[in-house]
Amino acid sequence: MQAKWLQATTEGLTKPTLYMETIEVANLSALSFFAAGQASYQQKRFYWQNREKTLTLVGLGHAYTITHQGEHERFTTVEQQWQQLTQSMHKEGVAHVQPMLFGGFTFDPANIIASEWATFPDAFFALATFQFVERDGRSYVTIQTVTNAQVDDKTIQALRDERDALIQQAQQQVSYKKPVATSYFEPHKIEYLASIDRVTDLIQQQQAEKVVIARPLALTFDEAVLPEQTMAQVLSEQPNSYLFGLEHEELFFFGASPERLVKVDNKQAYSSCVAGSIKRGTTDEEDAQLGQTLLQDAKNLGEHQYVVDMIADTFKRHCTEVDLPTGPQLLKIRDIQHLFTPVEGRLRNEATILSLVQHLHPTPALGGVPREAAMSIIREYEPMNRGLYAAPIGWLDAEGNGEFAVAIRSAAITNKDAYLYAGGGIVADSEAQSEYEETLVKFRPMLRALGGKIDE
Ligand SMILES: C=C(O[C@@H]1C=C(C(=O)O)C=C[C@H]1O)C(=O)O
Ligand SMILES: [Mg+2]
Repeated sequence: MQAKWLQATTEGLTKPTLYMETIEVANLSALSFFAAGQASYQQKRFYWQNREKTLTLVGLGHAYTITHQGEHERFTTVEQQWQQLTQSMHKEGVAHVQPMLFGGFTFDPANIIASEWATFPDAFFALATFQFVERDGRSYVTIQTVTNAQVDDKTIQALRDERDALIQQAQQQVSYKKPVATSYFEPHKIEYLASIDRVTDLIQQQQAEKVVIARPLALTFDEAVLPEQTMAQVLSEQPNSYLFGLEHEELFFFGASPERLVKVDNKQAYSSCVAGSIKRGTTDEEDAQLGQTLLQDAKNLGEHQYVVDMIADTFKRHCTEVDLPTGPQLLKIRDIQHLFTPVEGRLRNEATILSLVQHLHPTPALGGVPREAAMSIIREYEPMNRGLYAAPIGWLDAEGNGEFAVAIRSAAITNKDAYLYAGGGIVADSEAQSEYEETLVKFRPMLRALGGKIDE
């Protein structure tokens, strides 16, 4: 083993090599592993679980980070640096486990409003020092380290000891109590309501066709809220969503989103159009009735169609064999139901998951139509900085596979403060009060996780 490693590195000592060592671990809980990193890897952790619950990913520590400031080239920068890093890999142990780069691209680098997102880069991705992957019921822990020279035995042994200590600590059962929010505040509520009227006017004057306007909700706590504490809540409360959590310096951003931006599996690409909303019913009958109302509602079907047209068009440019159903179906999650249309296609040769992220973001489900007009209306009328809210968050591996969700139903926590975010698609026949109520429903998943008051 050691000889092979020497051979691989003698060619070019200045070329960074990614060293990976993977073991399979039985009965290791992803959340416990995440929590075990609290003492030594705080501010350098992430958590991801897909909607189907077939993949869970946890990262502790940073073996490598890729960041970029500014709108232009942030997608290609991540692509190129990742390609470079994974060009030279040395694997020990279970060979099929891939290095997985996790992170996100902020919603709008041109937004300069000072906020809780002040130090967050426009692209931020991390390769974990200790990577946990659970797939098809089997779990693996990988040590990852990037070096320009040969990895010495002492360094590797220290990482192994640390890995074993983390795994051992993760075997202990811990339970988390729900955080208790002590204050609840709707900043800019009046401005939000006025902006919906104003944006609806602008749309009627044909300055845009659809614009998504969002607003924050602020909670405070008497004690600092722990990332593992909130992840424990969403894990038990939101079974049908992507679950994600990402630490960056003082900020912990997390959420439970129903919306896929793009997934690539073996060159097959998948996206989902999710737009148009109605609440859940209190009985099965009422729920089905509300669903039928949504499927026939002209305003919501309009909101939805903009998204379908744009995503289908983007797929047609970057994929072959594009498959699109003729009409939407319902996507039901705990607090809300949406109109939903899945789209799929085969990546063209030059297309990659990151090129799709670049061209899809922001879809009209989060930005609007036409894109640039909608973005400048958002900059003018939305009194906040979205940061990663409504933005792409997810992972990619070294073989071109990966998945990004749209980070909605999300919140950012810094110490004793939390900011929750929610918005909705404004079209020509929108009404401020009902848009306001739609955001209240969309705040619920995060409010519940954070121990805020929910009017059921
Ligand atoms: C903007 C959000 O959600 C988006 C807007 C929707 C709508 O207006 O109907 C529905 C789903 C999402 O695409 C949010 O949850 O904050
Ligand atoms: Mg809506």
